[in-house]
Amino acid sequence: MIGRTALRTAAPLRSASRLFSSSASQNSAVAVLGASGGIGQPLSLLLKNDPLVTSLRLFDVRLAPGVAADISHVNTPAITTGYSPDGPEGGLEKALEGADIIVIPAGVPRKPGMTRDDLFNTNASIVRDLAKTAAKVAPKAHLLVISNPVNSTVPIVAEVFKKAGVYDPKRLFGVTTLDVTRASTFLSGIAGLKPSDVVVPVVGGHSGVTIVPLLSQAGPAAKSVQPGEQYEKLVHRIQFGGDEVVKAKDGAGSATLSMAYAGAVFANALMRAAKGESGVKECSYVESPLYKDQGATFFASPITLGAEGVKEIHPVGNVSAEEEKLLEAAIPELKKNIEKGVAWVAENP
Ligand SMILES: NC(=O)C1=CN([C@@H]2O[C@H](COP(=O)(O)OP(=O)(O)OC[C@H]3O[C@@H](n4cnc5c(N)ncnc54)[C@H](O)[C@@H]3O)[C@@H](O)[C@H]2O)C=CC1
Ligand SMILES: O=C([O-])CC(=O)C(=O)O
Repeated sequence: MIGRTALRTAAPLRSASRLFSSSASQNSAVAVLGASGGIGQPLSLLLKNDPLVTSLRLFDVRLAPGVAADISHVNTPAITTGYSPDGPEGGLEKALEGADIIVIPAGVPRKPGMTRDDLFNTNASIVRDLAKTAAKVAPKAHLLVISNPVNSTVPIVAEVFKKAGVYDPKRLFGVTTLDVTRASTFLSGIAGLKPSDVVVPVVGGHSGVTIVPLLSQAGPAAKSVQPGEQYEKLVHRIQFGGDEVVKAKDGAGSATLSMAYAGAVFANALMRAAKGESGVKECSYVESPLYKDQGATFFASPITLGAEGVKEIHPVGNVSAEEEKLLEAAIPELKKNIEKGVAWVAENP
């Protein structure tokens, strides 16, 4: 049975497809860690194109000054600088000084046959080490974790920040925007509607059965899929959309371009909220009270963003019988993933 706190009325999300809406200028310094990778490069380009970004710092263990030199020729205001661990510009600490937002897509991606959890052994220490420096140099920045397994890497960052005495749960986000983006794309295709008119809250976590699309809350498009074979196929496609890309890339990695898009959408939402826009709402994986009583201390749900980050965590709202079953499958898996991250940091501080 699902915890009742999670089932109050959910307020509607807005479409994730409105990139870079902005009505005024604002200084946002954004650092991308893992900026030379498959996600890092297009994400950095999209951020360079965001009028709310005035300073863009690109850090990677390889190639970041080159990527920054390239992107810096785009004629938008963001001043773009590349940093490598021992470069003349200074390393990671320099990249993070004064950062308002830190986005982390550093780490290895999946190959066919792997789960996101199979990335844990490599990515846990990468994320831990980057988080240690962030906690030291930019403890007040909003930290956006893309590196997989997100269900575990976000709790890892939380533990590192707690240990440093600077943890603020309002500022730590697991980026699950790609799940929302996929759900919108796939459902709008079935419903014959514009993707921008189809917004599907996706709650839970970011892997397999922990990804829970709330199709019943998708407005008019919800009527297009009734419980049955088509509904099950759609849910499966949203839950395993990442595998679709891993298979198609055939050993060359996982989603990068759609992830860069999704990451830029989420960063833009945070920046708009930071400069005072009201009603900015996105789904994100954050420390959450919704299923805490069942051990899922982190949970993705719609969140209203404000100047300090998380302003309000919305409950999942009214869910269908099918969605309730999906949540029941998600919570124990999520709990396991969270506990794994927390236990790992305790053993590997
Ligand atoms: N949250 C989500 O929805 C998604 C998450 N991902 C995850 O994002 C991560 C990155 O994926 P890709 O960009 O495709 O991988 P990639 O291998 O193309 O790029 C990763 C980059 O991280 C860099 N890197 C490694 N260690 C580093 C360190 N200590 N400091 C700074 N940079 C470091 C590498 O040099 C490389 O440039 C993977 O873990 C992947 O599973 C991918 C898609 C969606
Ligand atoms: O599938 C992967 O490994 C990358 C990912 O998180 C996604 O595409 O959702």
